[in-house]
Amino acid sequence: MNENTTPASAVTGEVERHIFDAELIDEVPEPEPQLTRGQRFMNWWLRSPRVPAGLKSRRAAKHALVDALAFLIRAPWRFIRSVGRGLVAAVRGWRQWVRVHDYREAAEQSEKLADKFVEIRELTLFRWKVTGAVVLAAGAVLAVGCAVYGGRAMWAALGLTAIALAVYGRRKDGAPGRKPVLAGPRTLTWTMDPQMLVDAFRDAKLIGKDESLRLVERAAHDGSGWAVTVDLPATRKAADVLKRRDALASALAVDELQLIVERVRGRGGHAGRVFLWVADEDPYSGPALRFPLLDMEYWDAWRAIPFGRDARSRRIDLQLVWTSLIVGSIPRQGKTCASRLPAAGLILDPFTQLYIFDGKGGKDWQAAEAVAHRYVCGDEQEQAEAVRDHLVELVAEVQARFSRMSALDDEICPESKITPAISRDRELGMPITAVIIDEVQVYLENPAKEEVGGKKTTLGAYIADLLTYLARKGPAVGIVVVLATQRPDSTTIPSRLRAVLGSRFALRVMDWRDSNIVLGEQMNTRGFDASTLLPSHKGVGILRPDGEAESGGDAVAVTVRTFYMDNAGWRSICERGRALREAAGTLSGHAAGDDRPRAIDRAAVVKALGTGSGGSDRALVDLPEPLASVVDHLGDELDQREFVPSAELTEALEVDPGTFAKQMGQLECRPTRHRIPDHTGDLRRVRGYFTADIRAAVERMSDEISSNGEAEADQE
Ligand SMILES: Nc1ncnc2c1ncn2[C@@H]1O[C@H](COP(=O)(O)OP(=O)(O)OP(=O)(O)O)[C@@H](O)[C@H]1O
Repeated sequence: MNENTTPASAVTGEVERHIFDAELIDEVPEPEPQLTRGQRFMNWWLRSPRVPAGLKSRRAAKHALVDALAFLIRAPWRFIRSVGRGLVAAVRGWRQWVRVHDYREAAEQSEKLADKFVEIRELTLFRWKVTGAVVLAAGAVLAVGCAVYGGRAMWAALGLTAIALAVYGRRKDGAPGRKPVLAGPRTLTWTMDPQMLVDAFRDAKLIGKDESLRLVERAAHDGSGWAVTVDLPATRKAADVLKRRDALASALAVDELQLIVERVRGRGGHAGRVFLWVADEDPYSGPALRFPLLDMEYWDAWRAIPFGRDARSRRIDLQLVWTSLIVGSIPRQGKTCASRLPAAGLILDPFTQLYIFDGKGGKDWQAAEAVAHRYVCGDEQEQAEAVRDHLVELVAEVQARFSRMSALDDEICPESKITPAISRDRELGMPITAVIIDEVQVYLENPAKEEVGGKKTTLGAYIADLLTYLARKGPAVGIVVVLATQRPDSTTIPSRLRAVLGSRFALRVMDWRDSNIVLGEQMNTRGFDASTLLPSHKGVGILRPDGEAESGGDAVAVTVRTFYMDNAGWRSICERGRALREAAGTLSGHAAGDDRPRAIDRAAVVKALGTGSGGSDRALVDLPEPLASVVDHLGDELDQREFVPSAELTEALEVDPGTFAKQMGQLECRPTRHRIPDHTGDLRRVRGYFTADIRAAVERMSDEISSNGEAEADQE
């Protein structure tokens, strides 16, 4: 009853104490029929817990017989194992006793070991003597027995000892058995004894000495590993366990790749609940995983593409539309194989257009020539220029798509974003278009001088700007950017480009810095470091799906073993893709033998890069003051002039010269004296700033801001 309402009875002064939920039943139950004595006996026989289950029915008897036979067959082996365990436990017990272990530990804990040393020594000596006496006495008894009864006495003694040891070493139901801590490797004993798990958490410093865990679910074998869910003590956070996964793996004596730690969130979970799963053996070994799309005739590019399996063998799919992907690793770790997986998904959709550029120049991507709208293979200057031209064409295409989309009515285009229907409508001409570049560093590092819109730059930097624009603006109009690189360092992949690549996949890299460059700032401190992957684990990497794509689940990132597709499989997918395009009439560009460049407005492209997003970091990020005003005031002159007098800046910005110099100093931009010509042409020494210093400060701030942005995004 709602507490806020006042019942009528309360008004009249009566008190209703209880309200019962009840159901009105019309039918009166029939009386139970009378049972005969025999039936009552059978009833009792079948229900009594005292009668063994095997005597209750023929089926149960059969089961009991099979169980008994199995027990008999296994009995000798179990007996031997129990004797072994008993022997180990007995030796361990004796050793602890003879070394006065408990007394010694107590003294150690109260830091009085030195005081008690003599006492402990005496006790140890005494216990050794007792041991010696017992051994001698037992030997004497045995000798007498042997003299009187012959060899039988020896066998009887051995048998009795074995039985005693077996009883001592037996494994009781629900009990942990004997802990194998005498010596030898630490093992997964926690699966039998939760106390071991608690100790491991303490050893890994995830809980305090006096704290304990609460088992939400007991350890159970799940798939090819053990799973357990625990609650941490009230003040501890599950997120910290994720961060210190390797410490916990060490405490549990397993390889960190074998240990999966996940938070339990949402319903049934909270910030202190952790799910642990420990694989029985290396989960990333074994035969390569067959790529499911090898058996598909067709695939819808809008669907998440099968990418691989995690340690628990769960399939991990990758959503590509709306996002972009960067794959990074050292050579020969499976980068090309990994990038061909999303490519295959896109190839099997005939309404998808592909721009495929292979900086390596091998035959890895050759088969895709048959379906690609634009295809470039190689690292020569000519090819780098072709990549640039195709990207310029695509940037122009993005602009054209935006303007065409703004003319569409709300019914067709409700959110000024591409929809599956728009992407398949050939009249609208906006298919999902993927730019896939393998060994992208080849093009990004191209040093050839280039003049873009009057500014001097390099071909590599221009390609980076074009890609940044495409990855930033393109997703809304159906552009997907997939980049693979074997040089995931900060100089090769500029931060402005990295910041806009949504999904990241890092196979093995050289060190944690490279791993963070691919996966995002501080990912190593959150337990994701691709430099710790094993060299033998080809195709295994850490996938950090785009936060906005719905494939990430709760975890920020997941270690995935990618599906494997050999060259023959890849070729057959490309052939199928071509056949599908021919049937749908969508074969175009290079694949259709048409490599003519489209007519484009290059000036508009340059303008888009400058104002939109690509041109420079300055346009990308909100710089702090007064740097932002300085950049704004100088505009293009920031690149053209060498030196700017302080007076000019303080006058234009209408700021106090002292404060201005201090604020610029805080941004590591200090004024210097420099000779510049005055209006009469004479050289004059003035205080001011070199534009190179201002540009460097801008670069630094942009890097800082984009990495902070990434870190913040990570925390969300
Ligand atoms: N998912 C996978 N499962 C099993 N083996 C794989 C997997 N992916 C790649 N490999 C193996 O790893 C080898 C290297 O793969 P790949 O050529 O893709 O590496 P790469 O990083 O692109 O090399 P490079 O830097 O030379 O281009 C392949 O020959 C393949 O046998």
